[in-house]
Amino acid sequence: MSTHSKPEPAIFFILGGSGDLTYRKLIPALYNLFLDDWMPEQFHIIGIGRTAYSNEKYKAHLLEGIHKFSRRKNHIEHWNEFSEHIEYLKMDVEDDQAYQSISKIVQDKEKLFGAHPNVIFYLAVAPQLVPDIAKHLGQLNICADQKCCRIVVEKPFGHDLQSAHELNQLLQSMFDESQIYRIDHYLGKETVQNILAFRFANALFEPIWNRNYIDHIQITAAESVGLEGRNSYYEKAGALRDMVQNHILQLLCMIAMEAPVSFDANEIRNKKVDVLNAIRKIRKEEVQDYAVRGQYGPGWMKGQKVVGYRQEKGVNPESPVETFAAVKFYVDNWRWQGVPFYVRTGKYLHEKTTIIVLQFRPAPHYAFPPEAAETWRPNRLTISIQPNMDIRIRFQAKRPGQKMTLSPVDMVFNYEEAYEDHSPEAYETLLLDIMEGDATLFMRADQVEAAWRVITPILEAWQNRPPVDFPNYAPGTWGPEDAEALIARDGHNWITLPPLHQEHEG
Ligand SMILES: NC(=O)C1=CN([C@@H]2O[C@H](COP(=O)(O)OP(=O)(O)OC[C@H]3O[C@@H](n4cnc5c(N)ncnc54)[C@H](OP(=O)(O)O)[C@@H]3O)[C@@H](O)[C@H]2O)C=CC1
Ligand SMILES: O=C1O[C@H](COP(=O)(O)O)[C@@H](O)[C@H](O)[C@H]1O
Repeated sequence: MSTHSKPEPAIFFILGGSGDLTYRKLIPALYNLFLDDWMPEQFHIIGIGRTAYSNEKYKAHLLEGIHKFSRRKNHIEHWNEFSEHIEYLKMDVEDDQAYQSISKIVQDKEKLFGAHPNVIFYLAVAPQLVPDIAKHLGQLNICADQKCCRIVVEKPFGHDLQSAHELNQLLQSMFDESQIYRIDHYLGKETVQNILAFRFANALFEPIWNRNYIDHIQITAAESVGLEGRNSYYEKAGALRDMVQNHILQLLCMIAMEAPVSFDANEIRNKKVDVLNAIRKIRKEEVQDYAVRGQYGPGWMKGQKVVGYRQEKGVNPESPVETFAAVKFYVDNWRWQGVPFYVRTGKYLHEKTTIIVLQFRPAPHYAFPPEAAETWRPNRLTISIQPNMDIRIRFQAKRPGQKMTLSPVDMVFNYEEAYEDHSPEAYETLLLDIMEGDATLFMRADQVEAAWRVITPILEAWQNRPPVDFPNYAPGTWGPEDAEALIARDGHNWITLPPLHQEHEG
C-alpha cells in the first residue's frame, strides 16, 4: 500500500520454513521481489523447522517450489545470487533453549551488515503453536525494539471470537500492536487494492455509491479446487471460518467503507471496522433465513472423478462441516440501510471466480417505446478480482439501425489490456509492506474480533443444529439449491460473469 522505496536491511525468520506455505508462497514471493529489485541491499532469510535439511538440500527444495508455484517459474537465472541469502536452522519451536540461536543469528548479522536490521518473524506454523512461539519471541531482547522487530501471524486467527480475543491479548502482552501483522492475503491482491483507487481516486462513482442508487450487492468467491491436502485443518474450520470471516468480510468492508481522510494505516482500518460494527447482528433464531450451508458429495470435476467431502482422507464420515456457505448481510448505517449484501463461497464449485457485483436500481422512468427493448436491464458494476482482473459497467445502448432498439453493453477496464506491467502476487505486496513497516493491508486486533462477532450467531446456530441434508451439492455446480432460494426470495439471482461480448442474461 505504501509508495515503495527499497526497504531497510532485514532478517526474515520463517518459523515453518520447511512447510507448504513457505514452499508455495513465501519463497516464490521473496524471490520475485528480489528479481524486481525490491529486496533490501542487505537481507537474510532463515527457514526454521524440525526436518533435517542441510543448507544445500533446503535451497534445492525451495527452488523446486519456485519451479512449481512461482508466477515466474523459469526465471531462475538469479536464484544462486538470491539463495546465498538463505540458510536453514533445524530447531524445535517448543524447545525453550533453542531461541538463543535466533538471538545469536541476529547479533552475527548485525555485525556483518554494520547496521541495525529489521527483524521479521513470520509464523508459518499451525495455529496451535502460535501462542507458545509468541511468548518465547516476546522475551527476546530484539523484540523489545518496537521499530525494528515485527511478528507476522497467518490465518486462521483464532477458531472463534473468544480464542481470537485470547490470542490478541497474548500477542499484545508481548508486542506493541504496531509490531503485529495479521495476514489476510486477499488484501494484497492487486484488484482488491484497486477498489480503494476506483472508489476514492474518482469523483464519478461516490455520489451513486449508496442505498439511493444501489439495489443490492453480491460477493462470490467460488473455488473449483477441493481441500488441496489441508484436510485436517478444513475439518476444524469449514467455509464460514475459512473464507467468510476473513476474505469475504474484508471485501465487503472495501465496498461499504466510508471515504478515508488519509491513507494512514489506522485511518483505513478505522473505516473498515466501522463497517463490521454496522453489520446487523443475525439473531440465532433467524439464521436459517439469512445463511445457507452446503457440503459436496461425490461426483465429477473437469472430467475427473472426485470423492465426496465425507470420503476425504482424515474427514469424519458423518462430518457436519460445510464446504459451502452463503449469507445475506445488512449494513445498518445511513449509506447502506436496506441494501442486502449477498455473499457466497465454496469448494468444488463450477469455476474459480471471485467477483463483486453492484446491482443498480432501474431507471425511474423509461420514455422509450415498449418495443425498444424486451426487458430493461438496470445498470450493473462488476469488479472481477480473479482470475479475470477487470471492472465492467453495464448500460443500455442504442443498437445500430433506423429504429430505437436498445440492448445492454459493457464498458470494460481490463488490467492486462490497460497495463504492460505484471501484477505482483498478493504475498509479494504483503511481504514488501511488512519490510517497510506499513500495516494498512493487515488486520488490526479489533477488526479480527469484529469479524468473528459478525459470524458468531451463524457458527453457533450451525453447531447446535447439525445438518440433515449433507451432502447437498454435486461438484462442478454452484452449490446447494437453498443458496439459490436465499437470493430468489428477494427477487434476485446469483450473477456469474459472462465472457465479454456475450449477450447478457439476468
Ligand atoms: N499452505 C497454504 O497454502 C496456506 C497456509 N496458511 C497457514 O499457514 C500456516 C502454515 O501452513 P502450512 O505451511 O500449510 O503448514 P505445514 O504443515 O505444511 O507446515 C508446518 C510447518 O511448521 C513446522 N513445525 C511444526 N511443528 C514444529 C516444531 N515443533 N518446531 C519447529 N517447526 C515446527 C513444520 O516443520 P517440520 O515438520 O520440519 O518440523 C513445517 O515447516 C497455517 O497457519 C496455515 O493455516 C494460510 C494460507 C494458505
Ligand atoms: O485462505 C484461503 O484462501 C484460499 C483461496 O485463496 P485464493 O487466493 O486462491 O482465492 C482457499 O483455497 C483456502 O481454503 C483458504 O484457507
